[in-house]
Order: sequence, then structure tokens, then C-alpha cells
Amino acid sequence: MATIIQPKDDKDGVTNECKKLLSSLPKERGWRTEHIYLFQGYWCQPKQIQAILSFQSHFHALDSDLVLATIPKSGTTWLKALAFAIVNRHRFPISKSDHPLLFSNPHDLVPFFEYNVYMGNEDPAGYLSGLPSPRIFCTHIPYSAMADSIKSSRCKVVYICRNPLDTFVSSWIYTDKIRSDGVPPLPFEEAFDMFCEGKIGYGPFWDHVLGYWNESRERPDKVLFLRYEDMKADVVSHLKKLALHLGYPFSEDEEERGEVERLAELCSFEKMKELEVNKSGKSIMNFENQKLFRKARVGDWVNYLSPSMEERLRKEIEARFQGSGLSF
Ligand SMILES: Nc1ncnc2c1ncn2[C@@H]1O[C@H](COP(=O)(O)OS(=O)(=O)O)[C@@H](OP(=O)(O)O)[C@H]1O
Repeated sequence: MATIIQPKDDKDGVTNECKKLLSSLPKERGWRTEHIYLFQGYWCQPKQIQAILSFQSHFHALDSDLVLATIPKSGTTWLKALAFAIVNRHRFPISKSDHPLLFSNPHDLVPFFEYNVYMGNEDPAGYLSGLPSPRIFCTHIPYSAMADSIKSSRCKVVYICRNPLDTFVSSWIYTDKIRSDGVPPLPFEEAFDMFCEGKIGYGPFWDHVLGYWNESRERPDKVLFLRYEDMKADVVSHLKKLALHLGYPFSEDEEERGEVERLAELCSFEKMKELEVNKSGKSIMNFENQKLFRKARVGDWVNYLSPSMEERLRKEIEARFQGSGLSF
């Protein structure tokens, strides 16, 4: 059994063991932190590496677990809200005026596994075992780096991806607002180069997406693969698929009563953005909730990327996804 990894309160918030590891890894300038490091094939912040190590050593999946996975800025907040509302709809009826989603940001209702390590929790497994059943948690960790018990248990995984052009723009704007103290701003053009080279948090983008995509094709019962743009275009049919995959399908009666539409409305960007908790509140990580709700528009990249940037990223994406059955 590996030793329990406990974060220390240093600049990077990582243990000496992790620091030693970092010194042996390739590094690049970071988006939010001074550096990102190439670990198990992915570019990560120091604390993210610590979280992956902890996850791989300590996490024991239950067959009933529901795991939501994303690369940052591709629909995480939305997916958390939808999964929470679906799974808990008998405990918390959608139309009730005291529904938790009206008073809490989805990040506070469905934790990231990574938060646990960031918060310096001494017992990663204990923290998650305190969640009510079924445990719903979220992660940005790539599929290949997932704890073995997630892969071998019967727990369900849902992945949402978003087109890379909008994901890049959303990431850069968000990063610009929440950069860690003392880390100088990353100019837009430089960030774009890094995205195209795969150097983003939990990137390369294509490897992260393809890891879950390939698994969803091999084991569709295990991994449901969703696309942000498809969900935006037809949220109701995707909610039914999501509910079925999670093991909480809508009944005919619920469908007739318009419960699916009501749930979609509760979790919609327009509704969530206007809630007091999301206008003025802070989430568990002390981030301002309002920064999680920007425009949520498909194709907003057109207002930021030049034609040559678009062409470059499209070519890169085409080459990376060639033959995979997935295109953007
Ligand atoms: N409910 C809902 N429905 C649809 N879209 C939503 C919703 N909530 C947030 N958003 C938009 O998602 C973008 C943020 O991505 P994430 O939630 O993955 O961010 S994070 O990784 O959790 O920080 C970010 O996209 P952009 O507006 O394009 O930047 C948010 O506005």
C-alpha cells in the first residue's frame, strides 16, 4: 500500500515527495501557476499531479458511483447540475422552491475528487466515502490516469466535451480572471500557441477527449460521451440519455408531466446565471461563482480568433482526430 500523500502548505501546496517528482518532469510555463509539468502524458499543475497520485493510490470505486469527467471549460458546471438534479429528483423535486440548485453552486453539490487534495484533506478516501449514496463526483483527470477501481468496477462514467475553439477561448478568459497571485498574465497569442501544442491544464485536449471517446466506443454501457453543442441543440433528448445511463431513467409519466423540460430549465445557463448564489457567492474552492457563467454561446470563438488562428487549430484538430470517428 502506497504511503498516504498529504499536501504541505508550501507555495505549490504539494508534499516533498511530489516536489521531488516534479524536479524530474518536463516543464513549461503555466496558465494559472508558474509552471505546468508533463506527467503520465498530460500537462498538469503541481497540485493536480498530487491529486492524480492520491487518486491512483487511494480511491476505491463503488459499483454505484457516478463519475463525471471533463477537460476544464467544456461544460463541467452544467453537467454537475444536470446529474445532481436527475439523481436526486425524488429527494429534491424539481419544481420545489427550496431545490438545492437554487441556493448552491453545482460545484458545491458535486465535488471534484481533486478538491479533496487541494484542501489538504488527510484522508482522501474518507472524504468521498462521506458523500451520500450514490456518490456523484467529478474529475478532470484523463481516462488513462483514472484509478484502476473506476475502470474495473461497474460504476458509470459520463464525459462531456466541447469544440476546441470555444474551449480555448473560455479557458483563456477564465484563466485571465483567476490567475494565482504573482503569476504574470499569459498573452492571448502565447496561450493559443500553447493550446495548439497541447500545453494546457490536463491537455493535450485531443488526448483527453480521445481517451474517453475510445472507451465510450468500446464500453458504451460504462462511458457515456456527450458533446456540449449537441446538448445545447437538443437538451431534452440528451437528458433522457443521461438519466438512463446514470440508472435513473425518466418514467413515461414524468415525461408526460414535462419533468424533463423542467429539469432542463432549472439547470439552464440563463436560470443559473441569475441566481443570487451564482451572482455573488463563492464556491468551495473560494472561486467567485459568477466567473463560471460567461456567455455559454456555441461559436463565440469567432469574436476572438483570427482566420489564421482558426485555420491552424482546425488543421491540428483534424489531424489529431483523423480515423477516430470523432470530428469538430
Ligand atoms: N448551465 C449551463 N449551461 C450551459 N453552459 C454553461 C452553464 N453553466 C456554465 N456554462 C458555460 O460553461 C463554460 C464553463 O465551463 P465549465 O463549467 O466546464 O468550467 S470549469 O471547468 O468548471 O471551471 C462557460 O462557457 P463560456 O461562457 O463560453 O466561457 C460557461 O458560461
